[in-house]
Amino acid sequence: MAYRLVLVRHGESTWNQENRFTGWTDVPLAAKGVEEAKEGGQLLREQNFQFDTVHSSVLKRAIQTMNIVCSEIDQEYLPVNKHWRLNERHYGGLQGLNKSETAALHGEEQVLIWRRSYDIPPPSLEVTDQRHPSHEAKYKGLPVDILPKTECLKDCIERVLPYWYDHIAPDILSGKRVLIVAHGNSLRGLVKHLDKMTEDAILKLNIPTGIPLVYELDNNLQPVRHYYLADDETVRKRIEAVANQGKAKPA
Ligand SMILES: O=C(O)[C@H](O)COP(=O)(O)O
Repeated sequence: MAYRLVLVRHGESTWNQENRFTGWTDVPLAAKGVEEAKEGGQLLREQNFQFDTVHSSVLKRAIQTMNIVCSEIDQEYLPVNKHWRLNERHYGGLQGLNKSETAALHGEEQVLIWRRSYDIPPPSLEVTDQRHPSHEAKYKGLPVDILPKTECLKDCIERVLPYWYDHIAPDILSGKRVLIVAHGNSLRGLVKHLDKMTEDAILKLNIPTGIPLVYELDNNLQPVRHYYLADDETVRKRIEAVANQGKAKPA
């Protein structure tokens, strides 16, 4: 192994708890999400993980998770890079809707297509819609046509990868030990890229909240192996909770 990279999905947010499509909506962590972030940090601390730099999205659920993790590992001094390209997939016109109610209305199959298909995006927003990112100060200065009105996973990967190639990969190759704190779908995109997963295989992949995912990489940044820093049962339960969000009646 030449390099080690750690990925953390933010802990549960208030809208995860309300089971709403969130996307780029900037909601905070729920109390449970704060606990998950602390546990994630403790798992890293127990195994003495050290980092040189951290990358996160510009959404507060990832930033709050990053701050908690850095505090738990006593590395609050780390340089932090926040970028919109690591944001969650934009959920378009679904943002704000309840996932179970949407499944009851349109069918679980349709919701699964919107949530997990590779190249079918949810309904698009108009630029005039207040949910369009151009209305938010944090995206000021970006051309309106680069900001998403909706995204399928393919679109999300296409905007994450320039950040991977321009910032994260050079950091790793220069010997920096990198931590990335981001979102279910921006991380699924990175994992698909790293593991060269097929479009079919990525459909079935759900990333659990708050559990560090460790990648060991060779000199060419090809994965040698990856593993979660938690026991299989904990990982399985958290993955199941994510998968169940799209059921008409969640378990
Ligand atoms: O944006 C959201 O609603 C979640 O963070 C990710 O949702 P998903 O698991 O339904 O894609």
